Amino acid sequence: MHCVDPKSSLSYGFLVPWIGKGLLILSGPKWFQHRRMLTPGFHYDVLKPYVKIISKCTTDMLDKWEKNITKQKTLELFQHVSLMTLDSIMKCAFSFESNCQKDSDNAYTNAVFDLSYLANLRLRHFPYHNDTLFYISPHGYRFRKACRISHDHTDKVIQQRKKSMKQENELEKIKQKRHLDFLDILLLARDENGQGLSDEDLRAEVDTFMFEGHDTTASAISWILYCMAKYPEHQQKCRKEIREILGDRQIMEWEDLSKIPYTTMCIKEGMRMYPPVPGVARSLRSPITFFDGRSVPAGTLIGLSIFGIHKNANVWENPEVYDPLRFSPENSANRHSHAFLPFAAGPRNCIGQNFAMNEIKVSVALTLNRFQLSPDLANPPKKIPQLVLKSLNGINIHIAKLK
Ligand code: HEM
Repeated sequence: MHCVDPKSSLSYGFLVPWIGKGLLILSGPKWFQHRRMLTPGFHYDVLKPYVKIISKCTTDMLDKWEKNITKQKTLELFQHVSLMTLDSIMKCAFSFESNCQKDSDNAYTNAVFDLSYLANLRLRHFPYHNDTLFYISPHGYRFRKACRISHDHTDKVIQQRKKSMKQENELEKIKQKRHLDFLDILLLARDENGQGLSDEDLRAEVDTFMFEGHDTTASAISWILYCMAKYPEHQQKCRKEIREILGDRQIMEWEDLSKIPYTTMCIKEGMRMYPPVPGVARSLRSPITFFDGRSVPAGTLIGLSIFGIHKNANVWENPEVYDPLRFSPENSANRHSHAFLPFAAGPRNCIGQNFAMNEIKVSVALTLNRFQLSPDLANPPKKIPQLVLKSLNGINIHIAKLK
C-alpha cells in the first residue's frame, strides 16, 4: 500500500523548515502510519458539525463585506476569504477561537503569503537551492522570520490544548463538551507500541493542516466566486437553486449540501479552470513507458501540471470556455477518472477533500444568497502558480447587497 512514488525532495524539501515532515511531505511507512492515524479525523461524523461552524465563519465574513460596501468600490477576495478559511480550519480542526477575521492584518496569514511566495521563488531561482546562499540572502531572512511567526502561531494552538487536556484529564469529559477534533486525534493517537506522536511530528502535522487546510480552500473559493462574477447567467441559476433550499434561512445545514447540484457543477468547473493546487511533483520509483513508446528512467523528477491536464483539448472541448454542464452526470459518465484532478488521485490524494468541498459549497451558497457579484473589468486577475493558484494583483470583484 505504501509503495507509491515518493514526493520529489527538490520541490517539497524547501517546505520542510516551514511545515516540517507532516503528511504532505512524508513518504514510506511513516507516511502510511500517519495517514492511517489521521484518516478518522475526516470521517463523516466528524465533518457533519463543521457545516454550522463554517456557515458562521462565512456569515462573519459577509457581515464585514456589508459594512465595507459603502467604503470601497471593489473587494479583493483572496485576503478576506483567507481569513475566513483560517478562522474555520482553526475552529473546526483545532477548536481554537482566534478572532482572526476581526483584524484586517493577520500576522499568520501574512506569514503564509510570504512563505508560499518565498518557497516558490527558491525553487525557481537556482542559486537559492544552496542552503547557505539562501539563508544569508534577504529572501532567506524574510523566510526565517515568517517561519518563526508561523511556528509561534501553531505552538500557541498546541500549548493551549495540552493545557486544557491536562485540566480535564478525561477523554469522556472532553467528548461530552464538544466533538473530538483533529487535534484531539493527533494528541490521542498511539501506534502499535502505544507510542504517541513526538512533539516534532505533532507540530509538523498541525503546521501542515493549518496551511493546507486554509490556503487551498481560500484559493478555490476566491476563484470560484470570481467565475460567478464573470458569468452572471450561471450565478443567477445557482442563486435560484440556493434560495429554493434555504428559504428564509441564513445558514447552511449538512442536508443542504447534496441539494445544490447546479452550484456543485459550477464549483467543479471553477476548479477545472483555476485548479487551487496547480501542480504536484514526484520522484519516480520505477521507470515508466508512455503510450507512444517513450520512457523515463527511475529516479526522474516528474512535475505534473494539474492546470495543464484541466486544459487538455483532447478531453475538454473548448477548454477556455466556462461550462458547468461538463460536470452533469451524462457528460461526466465516459470521462477518464484522471481528467479532473483538483485533489490529485491515488493513495496520496487529498485527505481533506470532503472537508474542502463542504466548505466551498457553504461559502459559495451563502455568498450568492446575499450578494450580487460582478467582475472588476479594469483589473482582471493575473494568475500566478505558487504552491496554490493566486493572482499577482489580487482577485477583485464588485459586490452589491441583494434583497
Ligand atoms: C480546495 C481545496 C484543496 C485542494 C484543491 C487540495 C489539493 C490537494 C492536492 C492536489 C494534494 C496532493 C499534493 C501532492 O501530491 O503533493 C493534496 C494533499 C493533501 N491535502 Fe489537500 N487540498 C485542498 C484542501 C485541503 C484541506 C482542507 C486539508 C486539510 C484539512 C488538506 C490537507 C491535505 C494533506 C494533509 C495532503 C497530503 C496527503 C498525503 O500525502 O497523504 N487539503 N491536497
